[in-house]
This record gives sequence, C-alpha cells and structure tokens, in this order.
Amino acid sequence: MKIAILGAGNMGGAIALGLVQGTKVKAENITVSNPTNGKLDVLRDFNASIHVTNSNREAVKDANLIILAVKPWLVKQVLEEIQMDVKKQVLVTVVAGVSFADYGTIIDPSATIFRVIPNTAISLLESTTLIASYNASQEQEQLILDIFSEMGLAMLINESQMSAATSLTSCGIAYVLKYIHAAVEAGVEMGIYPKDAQRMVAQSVKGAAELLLQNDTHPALEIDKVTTPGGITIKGLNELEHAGFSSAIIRAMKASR
Ligand SMILES: NC(=O)C1=CN([C@@H]2O[C@H](COP(=O)(O)OP(=O)(O)OC[C@H]3O[C@@H](n4cnc5c(N)ncnc54)[C@H](O)[C@@H]3O)[C@@H](O)[C@H]2O)C=CC1
Ligand SMILES: O=C(O)[C@@H]1CCC=N1
Repeated sequence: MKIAILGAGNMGGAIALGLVQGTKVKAENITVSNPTNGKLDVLRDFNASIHVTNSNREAVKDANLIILAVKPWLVKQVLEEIQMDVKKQVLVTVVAGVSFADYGTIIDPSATIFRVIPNTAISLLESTTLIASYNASQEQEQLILDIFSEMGLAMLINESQMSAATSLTSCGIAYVLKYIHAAVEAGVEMGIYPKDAQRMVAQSVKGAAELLLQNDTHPALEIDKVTTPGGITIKGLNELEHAGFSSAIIRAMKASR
C-alpha cells in the first residue's frame, strides 16, 4: 500500500511521523508533498526513507491512499490539481469542517472518502482519532481503523457526530493544555520552578486520564476520593465553580463544534 500525504504541516507532518513508527506502512511507501522544503527536511531527518516532493501530482501518482492535510480553503484547489482516480484511489481527509457532501461537489461523488480527525498527539502515537466513512467497504473501514489505531485510540463514528467529537478531542487537546499552562503559572507564583511545575501538572493530568481510561470510572467518583470534608480540595473546587469553570468548558466545546 502506498500513501501520499498532501501538506506537511502540524497534521500532515505529525501523521507522517506517526505512520513511520507503526507497522502498517513502510516509510519508503510514504510520499509527502509540501510547497516549501523546511518541513519536508524535518521528515527526512526523522526517517530518510520517506519520499518528499514539492509536487502534489507527483506525490499521488502511484498512491492507493491520499491523505489531504491542507487548510480548508485549499481543498478545492488541491483536489482539482491532483485529479485523483476515484476507482483506484481512496481519499482520507483530515480537513475539519468539510463534509462528504462538500467533497461530492468537487470530486466524483462515487469516490470512497474517509474523514479522519486526529489530534496533535498523533506524532507520539497518543492521538484520539475520529473516523467517518463514505462509500467504503467494511474492509476499507477496517484498514483505516487499523492504520490509525497504531497511533492512539481510533473510533469509527457517524459523520453527524463529527463536529461535536472534533471539539472534544482535537480542539479539546488545546483546552487541556490551557489548563496545564494556567496551573503551571499558579505553581510559579507559589514559588515552584516552571519546569518542575510543568512536570507535576502534566503527570497529574496523565494520571487523571489513566484513572478514567483504565478503571472505566466516573470523574465525579474520582473527585470524591480526593475531596476531604472541610479539607483543601473542596476549597479549590468551589473556587473553580464560583469562577464558572464547568460552564466555561461546556461553552468552549460548543463554540468550537
Ligand atoms: N492542527 C490540528 O490540530 C488539526 C488540524 N486539522 C486539519 O488539518 C488541516 C491542516 O492543518 P494544519 O496541519 O494545522 O495546518 P498547517 O498550516 O500546519 O499545515 C498545512 C500545510 O500545507 C502546506 N500547503 C500549503 N499549500 C499547499 C498545497 N497547495 N499543496 C500541499 N500542501 C500545501 C503548508 O505549507 C503547510 O505545511 C486543516 O484542514 C485542519 O482543519 C485536523 C485536526 C487537527
Ligand atoms: O482549529 C482548527 O480549525 C483545527 C481543526 C481541529 C483542530 N484544529
């Protein structure tokens, strides 16, 4: 199987790095295109077997899967440029907010298309990746699931849930980082060195996530275990709620869907 990745930015580059660390695709079967060389050089430095090019047409020439990782406003231009063969090639688009119906107005509507939304942790094989399919067989769905499952948690969902789920996972990683950033600043104000504070907070976030993922428990139950009546945690929790913490998170998630 040969894969072309069009766009070597935050997403395309991270997917390329994730793919070469997996077992499903050999690095020599991956071609990444980008108009400029800097980001391509980074990929080649990571694994010299990855093919790189400045030409999208060159990248897709023998590809079975075409991963489209350009900004939304470039989708039409790039798809018209590459003239994909929809009988032989499958489109895997990571572009957020462009629907299957939209693609049907640009390429042959009989094309097999996957909308795939990872998050930036894909470069560390720790992504949450959402996958929706269009005109795909079960084998094709399984193939895409297998490829992205090597790079974290991959979930097949209905396109109708894509926007909401993108907000939780792909935008959501930024909201978690925002919490970490704020907590580190609190630590620094209280006299902890930034690097130490960052390690403390990041590991606490990882621990919280693992409690939920490994024990299949509920956040409220885990919070209850931390919270001593009359103790210090409840003071902080109540301050969060006085400041509208839960409401702010809910509003952020809904704003970015
Ligand atoms: N950054 C993120 O966390 C996520 C981004 N996405 C989607 O991924 C897509 C790409 O976003 P980013 O990687 O963040 O953007 P980016 O700006 O980091 O990367 C886009 C890349 O495309 C290249 N490019 C520009 N014109 C091109 C062309 N004509 N042909 C080929 N490559 C071209 C740019 O040089 C750049 O390297 C967007 O559509 C976004 O909605 C989806 C999920 C998460
Ligand atoms: O902010 C954005 O539009 C992209 C899509 C999901 C994450 N980043």
